[in-house]
Amino acid sequence: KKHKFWETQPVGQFKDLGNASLPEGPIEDPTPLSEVKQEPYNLPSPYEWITCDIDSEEMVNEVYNLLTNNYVEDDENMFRFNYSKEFLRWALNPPGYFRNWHIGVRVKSSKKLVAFITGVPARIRARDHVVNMAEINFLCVHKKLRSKRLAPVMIKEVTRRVHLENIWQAAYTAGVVLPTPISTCQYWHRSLNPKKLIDVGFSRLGARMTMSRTIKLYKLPESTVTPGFRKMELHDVPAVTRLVRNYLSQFVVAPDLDENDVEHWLLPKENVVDSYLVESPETHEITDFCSFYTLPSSILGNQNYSTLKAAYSYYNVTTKTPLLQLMNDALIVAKQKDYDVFNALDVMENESFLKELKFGPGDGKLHYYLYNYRLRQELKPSQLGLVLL
Ligand SMILES: COc1cccc(CC(=N)NC(=O)c2cccnc2OC2CCNCC2)c1
Repeated sequence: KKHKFWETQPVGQFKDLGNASLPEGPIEDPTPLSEVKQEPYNLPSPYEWITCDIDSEEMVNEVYNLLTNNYVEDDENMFRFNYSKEFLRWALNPPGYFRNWHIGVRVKSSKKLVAFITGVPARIRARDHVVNMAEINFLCVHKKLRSKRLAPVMIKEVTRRVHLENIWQAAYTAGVVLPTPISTCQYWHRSLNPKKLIDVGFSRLGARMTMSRTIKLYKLPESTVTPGFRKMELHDVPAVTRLVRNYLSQFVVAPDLDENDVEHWLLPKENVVDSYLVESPETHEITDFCSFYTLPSSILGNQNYSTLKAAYSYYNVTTKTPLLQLMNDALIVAKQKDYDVFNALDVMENESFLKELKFGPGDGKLHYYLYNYRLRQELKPSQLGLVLL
């Protein structure tokens, strides 16, 4: 039976689709904290829960190795996400994080880490309600332990630990359709190193196209074109916060970022997140902002290459520079930094530049979900202002 687990959870159910009488907002009310299950859920006997202290070198190595060998692959099993250790520490330690929301499952006898799931706190606005939520990510079960029904109990356990912090909603994404997406987004790729992408099978040579013609098609200028384009620095946090908050207010669902959040999520961090802004040469006003995060993929089974260096479009804001021009500068910087491909979802205003900047559609969709929060109808990707890692 499909979705046996999800039909027991406070999420939009397929049978409720189109039922406009159901109110928008929380599906279930909070439970009194005293009534939240105090002890962890039971795991099958060979396994035990562990809290993963991602700041410990040994633990981040175990988490890194589990994900590197067992996390999400593309539909053709040619690539697997290869989050770096510094990326994981960044992604899991935002302001106000809870260490016990970084949950591992290990084998009692061997102490081997065999599964992982995480939550981080986030203030997310849905229309005009700012809600304290958990962003759930990195659900991973070792390949050898699939279909042992570990995922449902891991989801229940992270939900229980989130409830204990008096948080009752969550946001997550998945490549699969579950009850019920709040939006379904298409992903797009912009080749930066077409020769390597074709060699590893990520892209195919277009019909009636030669390799040299393809390399020429994707060629970019050596340097950015926007006057005043520069890396973001610590002293820019207040101005970037104003710019991003104002821009995100137009979307139905978006993070409610304050200066602490902006300092953590949007300040450049080597090999993790890159962010640039446009400071008007005349007025020194910060008028535009763009950012991308670094998520390489392991290339499974290619003689010449082992890693695909990929940039993922993060938050981009324009108030003066045309978005097309700003994103082209982002592509130029990514190429300068030797990325092979620049990925983007069709969220926010991304659709306005994807085709013109020579992005091609990916072969899959990314579905967005809210836990215990109903929206009156599914959102178009252009109504979504949330990018998860
Ligand atoms: C190229 O290597 C891949 C390795 C694993 C999976 C995929 C396809 C895929 N599933 N891509 C995405 O989910 C994706 C495509 C464009 C932008 N963001 C994305 O996902 C982000 C956000 C959700 N968590 C993973 C990273 C590609």
